[in-house]
Amino acid sequence: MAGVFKVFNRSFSSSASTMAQIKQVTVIGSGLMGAGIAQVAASTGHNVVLVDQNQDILDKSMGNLRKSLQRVAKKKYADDAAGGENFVKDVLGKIQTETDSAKSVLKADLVIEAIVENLDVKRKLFKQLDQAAPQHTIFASNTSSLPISDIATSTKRLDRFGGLHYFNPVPMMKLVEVIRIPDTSDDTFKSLVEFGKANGKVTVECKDTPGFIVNRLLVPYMMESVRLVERGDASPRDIDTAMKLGAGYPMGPFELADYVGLDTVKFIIDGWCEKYPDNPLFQPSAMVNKLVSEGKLGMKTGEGFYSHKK
Ligand SMILES: CCCCCCCC(=O)CC(=O)SCCNC(=O)CCNC(=O)[C@H](O)C(C)(C)COP(=O)(O)OP(=O)(O)OC[C@H]1O[C@@H](n2cnc3c(N)ncnc32)[C@H](O)[C@@H]1OP(=O)(O)O
Ligand SMILES: NC(=O)C1=CN([C@@H]2O[C@H](COP(=O)(O)OP(=O)(O)OC[C@H]3O[C@@H](n4cnc5c(N)ncnc54)[C@H](O)[C@@H]3O)[C@@H](O)[C@H]2O)C=CC1
Repeated sequence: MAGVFKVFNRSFSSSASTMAQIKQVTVIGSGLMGAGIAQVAASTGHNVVLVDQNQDILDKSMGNLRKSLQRVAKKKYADDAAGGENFVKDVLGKIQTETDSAKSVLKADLVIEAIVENLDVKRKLFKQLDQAAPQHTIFASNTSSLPISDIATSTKRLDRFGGLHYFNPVPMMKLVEVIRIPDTSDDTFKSLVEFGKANGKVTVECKDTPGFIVNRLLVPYMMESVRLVERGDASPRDIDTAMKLGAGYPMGPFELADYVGLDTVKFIIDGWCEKYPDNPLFQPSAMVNKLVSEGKLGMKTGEGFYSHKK
């Protein structure tokens, strides 16, 4: 097939490329991240199918997504309430919900997985999706800490597999890390970068290494903050104040841990410790383990390092 076709705002020669335009996106997992990714993808003109385990979860997620969209609309259409309402309506109209993940990918150009941070569960899902999705469909994981290769090998489309790592809250955070594994084709990689840009984000590239760029720095920083508290050197409140006022961070490490979820923090550190037991930066913390065992996961459960009960 010769000629030139348009992919987003750039042209690629079709003789050298099999890149296709990404219009239909399936997002699997409608939690904190999946709902945000669905919101951003739909806000930037993509048709989205949002998937979760049951309709109750999806209904709750769509409620949160609507609230988040209304916050965006309030800013974007500050002097135009009707325009804001139309914007919310239009974006919601681009999102369908689905509980059958195999069915959800039948028309997908791109599948973004944002389910629980557990390798076996992610592999099981992708193996099933690989059989259901069309040949051209690109698969991506939003994992925070798992090797993309370990997830991708559950499929037979290693050349059409990569990492797309968004940040929380997705509508506000401007970065997407794009990760390629050795088998990721150039076309797949370019499509993922272009999709990130089409979402209005800045993209950075990183190899498939633990935590990619941001989490490789953020997680050890978080764990060192906990160790300061465990040694009795400073309180969470003072550490948060110090990092906000002394280092210019928008949130301190304990506020941020409560924001992303202590279960996610624990999943990451336990996984890295198992894989790299000799790295002192990757050691678990008794304090985090205790909070998680008590169900104190941060903002999503109303309590973590801080109480968030209203
Ligand atoms: C612990 C390490 C372990 C890592 C674990 C792995 C996690 C990962 O894999 C990768 C990650 O995501 S790491 C987390 C990255 N995120 C951050 O660092 C967030 C830091 N916080 C911020 O940037 C701002 O506080 C933030 C933008 C959140 C809020 O801004 P402000 O501080 O100015 O506070 P607000 O006054 O509440 O918000 C201002 C306006 O922002 C808009 N907004 C906020 N949240 C929104 C949301 N969810 N949806 C839509 N709009 C939103 C909104 O316009 C708001 O204004 P109002 O609506 O008037 O309140
Ligand atoms: N929380 C954060 O700040 C960030 C998390 N991530 C990563 O994104 C992924 C999702 O994290 P969160 O959104 O925080 O988790 P979450 O716990 O808020 O949401 C996960 C959702 O996936 C659903 N789910 C689980 N198994 C499923 C399956 N087999 N099929 C369909 N849905 C399923 C759950 O019901 C839940 O609604 C994880 O890999 C996490 O490491 C990445 C960036 C930031």
